[in-house]
Amino acid sequence: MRKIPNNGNLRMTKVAYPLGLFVCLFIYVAYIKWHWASATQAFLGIPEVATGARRGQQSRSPPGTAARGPELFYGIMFDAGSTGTRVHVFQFSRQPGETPTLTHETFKALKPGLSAYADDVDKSTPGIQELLDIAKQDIPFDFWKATPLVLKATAGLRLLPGEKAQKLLRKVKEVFEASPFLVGDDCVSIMNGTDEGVSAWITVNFLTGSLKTPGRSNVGMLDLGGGSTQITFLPRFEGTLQTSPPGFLTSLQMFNRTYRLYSYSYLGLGLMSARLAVLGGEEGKPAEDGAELVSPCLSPGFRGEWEHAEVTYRVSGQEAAGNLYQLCARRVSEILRNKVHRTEEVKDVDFYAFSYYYDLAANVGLIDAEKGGSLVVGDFETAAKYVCRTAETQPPRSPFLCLDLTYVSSLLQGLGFPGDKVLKLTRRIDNVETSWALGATFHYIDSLSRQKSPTL
Ligand SMILES: O=c1[nH]cnc2c1ncn2[C@@H]1O[C@H](COP(=O)(O)OP(=O)(O)O)[C@@H](O)[C@H]1O
Ligand SMILES: [Ca+2]
Repeated sequence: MRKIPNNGNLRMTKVAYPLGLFVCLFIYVAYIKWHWASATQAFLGIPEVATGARRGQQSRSPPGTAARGPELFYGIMFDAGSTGTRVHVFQFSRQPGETPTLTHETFKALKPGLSAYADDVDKSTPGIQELLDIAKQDIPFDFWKATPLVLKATAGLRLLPGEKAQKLLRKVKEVFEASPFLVGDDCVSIMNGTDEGVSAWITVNFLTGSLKTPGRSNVGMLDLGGGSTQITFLPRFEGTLQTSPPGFLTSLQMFNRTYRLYSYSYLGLGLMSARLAVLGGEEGKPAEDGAELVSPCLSPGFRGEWEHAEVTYRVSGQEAAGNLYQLCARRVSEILRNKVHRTEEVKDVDFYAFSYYYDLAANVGLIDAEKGGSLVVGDFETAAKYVCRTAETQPPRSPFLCLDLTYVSSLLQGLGFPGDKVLKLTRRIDNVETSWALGATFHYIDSLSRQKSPTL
């Protein structure tokens, strides 16, 4: 059979070559354009998505040289917690005359806490320096000298003898003063417990939008640290204001509004300090002659060591204990007796819980370890009963889990939370750490703007 020449194919080939060439050229040009854009973005350090705002049209002029449009500025807050030190580098944007918007946060944490260096303060320097380097990498050079640098210490330093704490703070201040950032005379301090609770309340209400949108319902916050624990909410009932003891109510001025908050920080009731109290030990003091701390909250027959605030304690479970949960709950209630104030109103307020509330819930699978989630307060008791029950017969993977869960469950009940009360557990909202650090930074900026223009 004779082959018929395929003119159609020939014509197709004639068209396909230039078309292919054109497509290749188009892809090449598009690639170069995209690559250039992302390289510029990486060079300038502008992330795609920012909290509360996109960064597209912001001016990045260094302070003092800003033209029109939003002004960028930074703040560095060190959180010297009892179990670790963390740096938060915040980037803000502000339209002239408006309240600032958080556009980005960089966060890094180190262990142990500053108080671990109480007897050798020079050893605290490398960690602080490492965190300062994070801030230097994150903030453009031109902004360094206008960026305030602040460290606030919480329970770890509050629990140290005064002179030891001051020595540590002086050392950190030396390191800060040698940095290129803006440091004031009070750049390093121990924060009081109420400020800690109020600042965390500002953070969570800012991130959930209720501070910027009046009328949007606000939320309460629960923070369980290693050394202290805080509860803060905005009471709606007159009865709460009338029945709260002195020292539990505080006034906050923020974004042109005044809030009367219920806020309290319980020093010594953070999870690690509570563990020590439940075990029968004393803060900063090794047991005499290395004696063992015997506890009804540990698995019978368990023997081990536990390090807390630079002291190693020998710990063991009681022999032939019986119902571990009941025995442990009795011991925990002795520790908490008359220590916490109960408020009825907490059952009517939405609460966010952070820190060890989150870690513990994630540890026993009550929430997703990455995403967080919600639970009811009674879930802690259910988990405690299950974990303690299992520990009666077999050594648990984590020896303190029965104690910790029993403690958290009793603490929440003591504060007035019923078993069916839903709590939201979160580590980050909109990619920002739910810690007091943002609130404290915001409060600082807000107070500066009030000083500049009292009528704002
Ligand atoms: O910024 C943060 N992001 C996430 N978790 C934090 C942050 N700050 C503290 N935590 C958590 O807090 C707990 C330890 O509390 P911390 O060391 O701050 O004690 P303190 O508040 O009693 O001084 C840990 O569960 C730790 O993961
Ligand atoms: Ca803390």
